Amino acid sequence: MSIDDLRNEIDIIDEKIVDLLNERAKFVLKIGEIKQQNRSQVYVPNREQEVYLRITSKNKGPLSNECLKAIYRELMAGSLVLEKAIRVSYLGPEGTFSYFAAKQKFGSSVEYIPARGIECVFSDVAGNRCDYGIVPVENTIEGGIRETLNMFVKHDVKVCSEIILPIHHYLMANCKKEEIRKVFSKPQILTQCKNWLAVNIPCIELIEVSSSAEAARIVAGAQKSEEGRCFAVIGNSEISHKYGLKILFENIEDDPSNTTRFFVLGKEYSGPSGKDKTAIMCYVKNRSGALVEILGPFKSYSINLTNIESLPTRKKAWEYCFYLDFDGHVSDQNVQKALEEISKKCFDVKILGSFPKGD
Ligand SMILES: C=C(O[C@@H]1C=C(C(=O)O)C=C[C@H]1O)C(=O)O
Repeated sequence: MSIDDLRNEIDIIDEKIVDLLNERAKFVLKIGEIKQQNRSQVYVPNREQEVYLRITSKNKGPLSNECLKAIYRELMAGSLVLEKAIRVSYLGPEGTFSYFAAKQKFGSSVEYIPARGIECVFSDVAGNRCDYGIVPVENTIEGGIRETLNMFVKHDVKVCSEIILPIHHYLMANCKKEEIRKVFSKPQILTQCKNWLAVNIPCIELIEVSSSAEAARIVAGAQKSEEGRCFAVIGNSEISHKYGLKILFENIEDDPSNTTRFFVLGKEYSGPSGKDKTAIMCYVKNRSGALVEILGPFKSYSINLTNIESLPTRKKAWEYCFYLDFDGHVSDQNVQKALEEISKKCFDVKILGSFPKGD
């Protein structure tokens, strides 16, 4: 067969795919109508997880599972907006890792609203200005993002999904490495590249700004001046296209396994997917052994604890609560039993969410 013949075959298949996609979309619209009658959430993370598992288990190749998942990610995001216009708040501006985490989950069909800070993302969701919000919750190098965890004490929102994003940093500038005079980025990024900076461009002034996207905006804006031409920025590679900066060095993070977890905030818990996590906040009684008492049930019911952080309650000085997340769903029997026991040892236990485990 010639290339033209083979392309003809592809054209015929593409027509069938388009018809099938729209046939699928008609069923999505019907589901959307039922959800509207029941006033239920349009985004159903556990169902999406089920779809991913189904399509990858049916996959006979040659396309990879990753490729199929990426196609379906965009397809399901496109389906969501057929059911309802979706607004997603994220820690802005455009080009931050939160932005890419948001796009990884919701694709390119929803409306993205950049928020000025983590608290604004929480209040956008709590105040119904947005349907969902994306916030960073934990980084493999720096641990829990306290600003996010603290907000759960203050705002009434639920965690409905999690996103795992590998983090790679790039050094971008429009001058040579030897000419760099200042490096702009957000404090956490500069910390994550500390050793690389010390070895490769020692004694250069490091300037902390609110986000890597803001750093890129400053550096791009300063390009016309003699001094500004020697400014560099550290951030993700997408910034380089948007702000016309050249990538000088790739993957300069000190730890190549650098990964950040993000939460999708919403108004409802997600149903069980079979591979879930649960996040809770425990307000403990201030007495000796209080922490041991809340950890005991995890051992008794064989529940794998995945994170624990202590946070000030902000109600009384030196009074703390604990953020915990663990494997399992609130509807699992062992989780219910453990939570029952933990509740007896605490003033209050707030279930922040049960959601499909990110991969
Ligand atoms: C169609 C649905 O709504 C959304 C779209 C989905 C899809 O396109 O398969 C899956 C889950 C929901 O986020 C549904 O709930 O089944």
